[in-house]
Amino acid sequence: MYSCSLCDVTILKPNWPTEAEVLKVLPEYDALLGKLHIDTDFLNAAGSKLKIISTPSAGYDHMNIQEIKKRGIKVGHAPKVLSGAVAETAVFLLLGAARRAHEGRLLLEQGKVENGFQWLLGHDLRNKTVGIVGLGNIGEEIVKRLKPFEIKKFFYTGHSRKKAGDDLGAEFVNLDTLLKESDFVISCVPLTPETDKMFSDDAFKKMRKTSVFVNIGRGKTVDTDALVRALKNQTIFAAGLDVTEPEPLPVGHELLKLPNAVIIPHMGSQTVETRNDMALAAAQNILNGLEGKTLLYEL
Ligand SMILES: O=CC(=O)O
Repeated sequence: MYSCSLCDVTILKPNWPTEAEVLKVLPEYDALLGKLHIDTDFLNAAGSKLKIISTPSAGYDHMNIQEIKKRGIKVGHAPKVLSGAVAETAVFLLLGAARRAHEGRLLLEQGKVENGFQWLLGHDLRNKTVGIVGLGNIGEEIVKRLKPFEIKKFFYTGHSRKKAGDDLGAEFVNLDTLLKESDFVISCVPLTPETDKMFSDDAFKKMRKTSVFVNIGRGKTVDTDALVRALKNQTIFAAGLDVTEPEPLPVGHELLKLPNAVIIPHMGSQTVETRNDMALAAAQNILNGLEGKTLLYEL
C-alpha cells in the first residue's frame, strides 16, 4: 500500500492481474487503474463505491463506456503521450516490410542467402505515396516522421477533412482512392462497429500488387483470413503488423508462416519513456477525479 495526500494506492501485481484478482478487492476502492475487459458483469461485481476507471492505454474498446458512464463512473484513458512511440513502430514496420526484413532473416537462418544482384529486392520509400487511414494523433506523428524519407504524397481518409491534414500537406481522399493510389497503406483506426473488418478481401484487392499494408491500430479492423490470402497470393507485396486478430497469434498461425509479413506482438507503445508517461497520465486521471475535476483525458 502506498499513500499520497489524496489517496491510498494498492498495487496488485507488477503486471496485469486477472479479472478475478481485481474483483476480489475492488469493492473497497474508489478508483481503478488498469486495462481490463469491463462490461456489465464486471461493474456489478465491482460494487457501488467505484467512482473512476482509468485505463493506461489510448484504445478503450475493451470497456463498455456507455455502461460505465450510465452508472455515474468517470472513465479516462491515456492518448497522445504514446503517439510518438507508436509512430516510430509504424515507421519500422513499414521499412521492415518494404525491405523484406523477415524474409531475409528466414533465408539467412536456412542458409539460403544468394549473392545475386537482383536478389530479394524491396521497395524504396522515396518518391512514393503513403495513405494514412485515420489521421488522429498517431497518424499525424507518422506523417511527420516519414517526411524526411522524401515521400511524394500523403493521402489520408476519415470522417472529414482536417486542419492537421492541411498543415501537414496531406490530401483528404475517400478510402477507395487511398487504397487504389497509395504505395503504402497505414491503418491507425480504432476498433468501432464501422471499422470492424474494414480491411477485407475487397479492400486488399483494391490495393496495388506492390503495396505494403501496415496496421498499428487494432487487429480486429482486419479480416485476418483475407490478409493471409492477400499476402499468400501476392495481391499485395507485404504487411507490417503490430496488432493482429487474435492476439497474441498462436504458435503456428498462418500469418506467422508468411515470409512477407513483419509481425510484432502489440508492442507499439512499449518503451520505458512512453510507458512511464502513460502511467502518469492514467494516474493523473484518477487524482483529478478524486478532486472532483475533469479527468486529464476523460471519455
Ligand atoms: O494499443 C495500445 C493502446 O491502446 O494504448
